[in-house]
Amino acid sequence: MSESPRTRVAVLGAAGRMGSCVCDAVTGADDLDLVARLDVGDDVAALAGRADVAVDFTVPSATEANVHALIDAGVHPVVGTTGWDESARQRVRDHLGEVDGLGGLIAPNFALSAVLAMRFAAQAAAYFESVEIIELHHPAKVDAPSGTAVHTAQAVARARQGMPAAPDATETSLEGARGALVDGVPVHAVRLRGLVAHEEILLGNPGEQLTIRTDSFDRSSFMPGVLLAVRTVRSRPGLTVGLDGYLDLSV
Ligand SMILES: NC(=O)C1=CN([C@@H]2O[C@H](COP(=O)(O)OP(=O)(O)OC[C@H]3O[C@@H](n4cnc5c(N)ncnc54)[C@H](OP(=O)(O)O)[C@@H]3O)[C@@H](O)[C@H]2O)C=CC1
Ligand SMILES: O=C(O)C1=N[C@H](C(=O)O)C[C@H](O)C1
Repeated sequence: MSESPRTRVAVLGAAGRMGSCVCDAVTGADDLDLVARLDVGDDVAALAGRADVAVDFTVPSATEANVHALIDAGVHPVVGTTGWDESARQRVRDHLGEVDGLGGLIAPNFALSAVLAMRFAAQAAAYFESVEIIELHHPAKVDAPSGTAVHTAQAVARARQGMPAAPDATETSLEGARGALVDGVPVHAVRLRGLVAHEEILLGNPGEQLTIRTDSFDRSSFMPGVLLAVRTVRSRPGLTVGLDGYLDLSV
């Protein structure tokens, strides 16, 4: 069966902060049709034959089951929900591999500034003795550290393989004072009324510091990336992790 030139889009978590913005963004796009708004208790299997792509902004405890149900329904998943680890991603990779031509994206952050910040941090990480990450979010966020901070720390750690550990003379500290270690990289999480989504990567050398900072002041910052993913996922079979997989960031 040939694919429709228009893309039929379902949104999971449609009543949430992100899901409602995605519904508006899809409704406002000329080439996309919003065909379903799903929330807790709605049947993902019913999307079979009705939706081409489904965008999941739900909760970490629900997202993996949603994605497997979408794959079973032949719907391409675009996932912004956080909480994924490598074994969960591998299960999705394996499942997608069983369905010819089906693609999926799991992206911890759809804001271009955040995607670039993660890339720049990975590029810079091997050139500095010290690296620490501070993520700052609205207080309604249920997970810490943020998915973006975990993804950033993992990329930084990969880039620093074989390097000496960052200097740190701490002998005694209150639990949590030095943050959480993600692959050896300290990550500090702030929850503050008034914030949306922010991250700083601090890189230090003797006598100098590089600070890479991304600020999402509004959830509109995520929408161009979400729409790009919705328009791209059907042409990229298998699992892609990170929106940078759909961008050409080479210079
Ligand atoms: N990748 C990115 O760029 C971004 C990712 N995020 C991530 O997206 C996720 C959602 O964030 P946010 O919108 O702020 O959270 P919200 O809590 O505002 O929204 C989540 C929504 O999902 C619903 N929900 C819960 N379980 C299910 C389920 N099984 N099926 C369908 N819907 C369900 C919730 O319903 P109810 O309230 O009734 O439980 C709620 O409406 C988080 O993991 C967050 O970290 C956020 C911003 C950007
Ligand atoms: O919950 C949020 O708001 C956000 N979640 C994502 C994360 O955990 O990284 C993306 C962004 O930071 C906003």
